[in-house]
Amino acid sequence: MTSSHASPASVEGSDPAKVSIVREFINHGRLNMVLIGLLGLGSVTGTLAFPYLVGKLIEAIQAGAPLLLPSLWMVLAGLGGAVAGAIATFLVGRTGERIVGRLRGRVMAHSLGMRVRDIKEEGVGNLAARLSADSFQIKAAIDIGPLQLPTSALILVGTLTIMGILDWVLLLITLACFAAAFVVIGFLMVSLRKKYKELQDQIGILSDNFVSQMQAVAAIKAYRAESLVLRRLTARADALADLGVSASRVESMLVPAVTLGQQIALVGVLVGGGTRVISGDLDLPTYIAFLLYLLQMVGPVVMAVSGLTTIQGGMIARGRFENVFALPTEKAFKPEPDAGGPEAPQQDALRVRQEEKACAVSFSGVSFGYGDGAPVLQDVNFDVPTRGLTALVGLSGSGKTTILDLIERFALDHSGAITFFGHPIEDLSLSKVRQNTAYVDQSFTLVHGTVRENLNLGRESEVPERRLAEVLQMVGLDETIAALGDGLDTEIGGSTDLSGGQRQRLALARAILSDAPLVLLDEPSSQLDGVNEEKLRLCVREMARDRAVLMVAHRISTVQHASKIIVLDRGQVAAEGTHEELLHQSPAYTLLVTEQTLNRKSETDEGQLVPL
Ligand SMILES: Nc1ncnc2c1ncn2[C@@H]1O[C@H](COP(=O)(O)OP(=O)(O)OP(=O)(O)O)[C@@H](O)[C@H]1O
Repeated sequence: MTSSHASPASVEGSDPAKVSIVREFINHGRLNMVLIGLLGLGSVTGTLAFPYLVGKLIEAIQAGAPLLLPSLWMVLAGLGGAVAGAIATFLVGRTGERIVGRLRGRVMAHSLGMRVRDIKEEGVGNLAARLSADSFQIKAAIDIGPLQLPTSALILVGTLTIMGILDWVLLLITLACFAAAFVVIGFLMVSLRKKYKELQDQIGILSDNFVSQMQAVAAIKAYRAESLVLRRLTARADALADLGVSASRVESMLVPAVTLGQQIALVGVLVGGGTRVISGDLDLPTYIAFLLYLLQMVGPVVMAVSGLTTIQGGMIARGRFENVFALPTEKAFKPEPDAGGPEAPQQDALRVRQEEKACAVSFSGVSFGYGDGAPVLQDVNFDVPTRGLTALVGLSGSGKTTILDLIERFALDHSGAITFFGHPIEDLSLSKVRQNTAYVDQSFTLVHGTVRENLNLGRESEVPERRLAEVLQMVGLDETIAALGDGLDTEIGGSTDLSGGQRQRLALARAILSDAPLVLLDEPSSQLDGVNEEKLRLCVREMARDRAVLMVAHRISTVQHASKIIVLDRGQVAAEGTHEELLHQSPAYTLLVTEQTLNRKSETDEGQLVPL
């Protein structure tokens, strides 16, 4: 799992998609920026003027002049500066939230568009860390960057300028005393940057490990592996904590380096300034004002230093966002000619035009391997007619799901020719292929949402209630759904969940409701009992009446009536034909049937009913 790999050079339209927080800030509104700038300036002016006004008050006290006006000026400077600072801070915070919100939206959109393979490689938890830890880092940097950092820099420059005007000799003493502190701070910053980078990468990896383990929580509990898993996760969390401690060690030296510089400067200024007051080269009010400026100077320096560390964290988080954006989306591999405008193309525009006499799907000399691995499919040839059930059978690992992945375009880089309703599949947009395909995957995935939302997934208009009821009855789920708290509007996946077989039947109902002319079913009967397997057979027969159904099946019983059965053996088509033909022609098929018959016999001997 890494974010560091770049998109392939060959990928059309790939874009590293840089994230520019400054540009985002400007895009948020120039008036907003000007307002923040003016308010920031107001706050700086108030802060800078305050010690000067203190000097004026002391002068007035010494001269026995009225104190009301200088006191009022002081209150105005203090209050005005504070109010301006507060409003500017709010405006920056608000802008920061919006920028981070947009960035989160962008990373979610990009993640959804990425290839399944890249999502797995990057890690779901690591992607999710962009929405939490990395977003917080960027927000913190935005809070500091446009206001606190320039404000402290301005206050510092202003303070130093005024100190120079007051007495340049004392300013030189001050700068000399601070110089060593700044060199130390520079070294500490470089070391912190490396530590922050490692820390943020490790947070992403820990999140991903945790998410992966929690997804397998039932197996972990069943095998009483909680302590083993916890040990592994805790080891990672401890390593993360060690990294954090190491960063804190460096951070803890930053402020002392500044205050040490200030204390040395204070001694230097006290001695140097005192000598100059005694010699008459410096008057007392100027001396006091200089000392006040020196004391005030440490605030902006500390703010600037801590601001820079936060900005470093934000820049590293920004880099992690950029790493995700640099991963290609499916569109980079297969641009969508249909998706010209900002709106998704209309469903009607995505209807595939079927070439005359064409099959739903045709594989001709297709070979494929995952990444640089050994080929999984080799010279595969078969046709799926536009009507009827075509079954794919074969031993586990023979490449059945990979064939469905190639049709669904989850896997894109095959050799040979795949045609989809007579069109070379590469010539069709991903949307067009998927709009014309209904898919029930091996894990019969349901999305987080209500039963109704799951059944309507991907549709522009909702299926009428009567049709929903009809299909739920077909798959034998009508009573189950009616018994749920809110019926069709019950959220599934949270506190209310369905059994494996029920989920499987709901996924099947979704495929039936879709009017896609091609239906791909990946072992849809794996969790079904005899009664529901029979229902599945009826549903498939119904779908196959006017659509192409390509079904991967382990149980021969579910596909023995198929119009065509394709036998796959180690990535190659070993035979194809009807059940009866294959029983006579294909030793591989006969072996599959014999093994299942033996299994069935041993199960029936134990008193279980297994239909065939
Ligand atoms: N994402 C992947 N990366 C690398 N190799 C993979 C990936 N998915 C599958 N494979 C490999 O490809 C081969 C075919 O896998 P596939 O899932 O297509 O087989 P299958 O016939 O559907 O198996 P099963 O019946 O067990 O589901 C297997 O050797 C598998 O290890």
